[in-house]
Amino acid sequence: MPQLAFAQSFLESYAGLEKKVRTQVEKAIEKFRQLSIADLYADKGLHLESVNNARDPRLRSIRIDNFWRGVVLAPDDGSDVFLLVRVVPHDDAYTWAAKQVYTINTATHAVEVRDIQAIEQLTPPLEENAASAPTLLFEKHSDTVLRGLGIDDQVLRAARAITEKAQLEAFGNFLPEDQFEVLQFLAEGFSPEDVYHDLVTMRRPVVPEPGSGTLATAISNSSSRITLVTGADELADILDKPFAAWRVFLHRSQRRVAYRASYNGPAQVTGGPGTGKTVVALHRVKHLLSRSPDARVLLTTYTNALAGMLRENLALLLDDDAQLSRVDVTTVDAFANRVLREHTGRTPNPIGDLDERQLWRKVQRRLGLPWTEQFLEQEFRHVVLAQGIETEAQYIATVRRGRGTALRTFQRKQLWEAIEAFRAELRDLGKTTYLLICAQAADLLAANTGHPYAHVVVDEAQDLHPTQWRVVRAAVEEGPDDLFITGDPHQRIYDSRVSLRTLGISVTGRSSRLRINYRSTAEILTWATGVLRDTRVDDLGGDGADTLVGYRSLLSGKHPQLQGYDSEHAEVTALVERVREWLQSGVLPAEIAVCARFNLMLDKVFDRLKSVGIPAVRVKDRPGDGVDGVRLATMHAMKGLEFRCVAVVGATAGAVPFAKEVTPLEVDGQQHASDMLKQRCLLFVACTRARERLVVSWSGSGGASPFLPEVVR
Ligand SMILES: Nc1ncnc2c1ncn2[C@@H]1O[C@H](COP(=O)(O)OP(=O)(O)OP(=O)(O)O)[C@@H](O)[C@H]1O
Repeated sequence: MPQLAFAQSFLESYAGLEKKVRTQVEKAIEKFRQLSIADLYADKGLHLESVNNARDPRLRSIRIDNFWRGVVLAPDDGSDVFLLVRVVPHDDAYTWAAKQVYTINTATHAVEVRDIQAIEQLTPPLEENAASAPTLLFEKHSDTVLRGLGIDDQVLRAARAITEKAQLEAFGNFLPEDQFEVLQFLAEGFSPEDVYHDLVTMRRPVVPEPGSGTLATAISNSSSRITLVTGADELADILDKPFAAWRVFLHRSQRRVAYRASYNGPAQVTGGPGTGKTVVALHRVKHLLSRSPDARVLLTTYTNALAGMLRENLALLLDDDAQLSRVDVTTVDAFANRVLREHTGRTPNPIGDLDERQLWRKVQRRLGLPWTEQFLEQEFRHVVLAQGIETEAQYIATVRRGRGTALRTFQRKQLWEAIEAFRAELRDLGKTTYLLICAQAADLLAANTGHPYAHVVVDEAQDLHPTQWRVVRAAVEEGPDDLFITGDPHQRIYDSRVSLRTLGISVTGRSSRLRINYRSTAEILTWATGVLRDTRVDDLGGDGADTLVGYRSLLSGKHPQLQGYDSEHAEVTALVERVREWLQSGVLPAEIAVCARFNLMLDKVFDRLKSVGIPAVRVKDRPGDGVDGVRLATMHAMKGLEFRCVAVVGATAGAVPFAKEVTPLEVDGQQHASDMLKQRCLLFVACTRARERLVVSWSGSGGASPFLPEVVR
């Protein structure tokens, strides 16, 4: 019986197909798996035929339906593993197959593919240009060294004509995968020994298998790009969740940043929602663990829910318990809390945001201050804590970055009095705040020699406060691979403004951006990106602007649906109908999320769903994967999650932006602008959680949120 292996390129094309085409693909695969090799070639339905003009005679097409074809690499060496490489419209299948050649890498022994036509066409003009170039990119490496790293004759000739990194990048998509990666590492200045260790030794099977050299063995050596499916369950699982393929596969741009041998200091990866930043962070942890046998790693993020998800996913990615035991996955706050407990023997007792606001009110009233409690709290958070200010003199002298109201010296003295009063109140209550715990933990870590971790990986970095960054900075010694940071400034939904550089975290020259969204359809993505139109978003480091230019999805589907209703009752009735339709079309309850700005609205949705027998659970109760029920979440709780179908309800002008959370323009212009942006980002985060279907609704006379694109007002 023939075996079938799936290339990453197949899963990428399959994930973007419509349901009915996917069903046809599944049928074709099923048939393939049941036939003997002789029957396979004879079968009229599958129509396994060679491709006219193919440069690689092993490339065949199979019929999926009248329009779609699968492209298969068929063995011609007596082995029995067929490789399904993609599913494309029939014309594209033939044009594509006519240019591609599959080969086996001489160093990694893995299967690679190249666009031979492009390489042949591009090499001569490159050579012409190289003849007069002052330097060549790979001139310091001999042919022997390059060959030893798996570079073959054709790629060697092309490599010898490349003069700079940008040329290599432009050429990269045509080159065989492993060879391109070797060249990228060399171009970045890694030594051939490092490259051999990280790219060849790590991947190559230790003992060559009997019969090595066959396509079947090469396929089994290509686990970063090809998956070999043995059982029907495994197949169903992969076809059901092609997205879960990230556990095995990474896109080139992701692999390059996650498995780069080493960074000479803090590194940063940004990208819009769904570009795989979390996936990259997890793979980076895997890489760091495999590079050093006893290093401890901290994988950290903003909320407990996100830390929980990271923990679960890391366990799926690492199949080695010993490695897993060297990683702590926790929020920065929880880590800071632990540091305090370990160093002082006392367990800190923090108060929540509401209690903190009340305490500020008390101080404001007692001292008869002319500022609101909100202003006092923000001053403490954005100036005093953010800058680590400890004395009145420092506060009087400081530049209050990000604050839009000027304060004279006598006012600063008044404010300092309020800050001391606030601290005294906390002391009397035997309480503290989360940020004060972080400030103390950072001081303790900085004062002690020895650092708890060799590497720290931070996910969802955009929301960390400068005080939390101080903890992160102090947890690891400055040096190569100290910090690996992933985040998206467009998803900043908490009020944190940071200049990483001033906190001793410089990512200059070690920053990359991911551009392909693997989660949402292009229709959802384009529409959701409109929520942030005409805004300027500070980059992660806080010293420039970030952009979503080039951000795109490879998937396509239905346009988001936008609908206003006369009453909330009518809106919720329509929502229940919509959820019912999704369920009837085969979507599972746990694959659907209903999201609102406030819990009050979610309570109403919960009751109505329950009354018609549709199970529902609240995300804040952290239901596990196995728990049935439509997920209900506030916009804040949607961060980091994803669902096949998302309904955003109550998107009214009064809820987004929510006036109570926006500082009035006349009180502080800068804070007003920053609060408004935060409200936009919140809506953006909620809408970008949807993979296939997104509906956004509102009701009442106030109308739709002004941030919603394409709504006729
Ligand atoms: N190389 C890949 N191949 C297939 N699927 C992928 C790949 N990389 C990521 N994905 C999938 O894309 C989705 C988004 O990934 P992930 O959550 O890591 O993105 P993110 O950038 O962290 O998103 P966000 O910022 O919105 O939280 C997940 O379902 C993930 O499994």
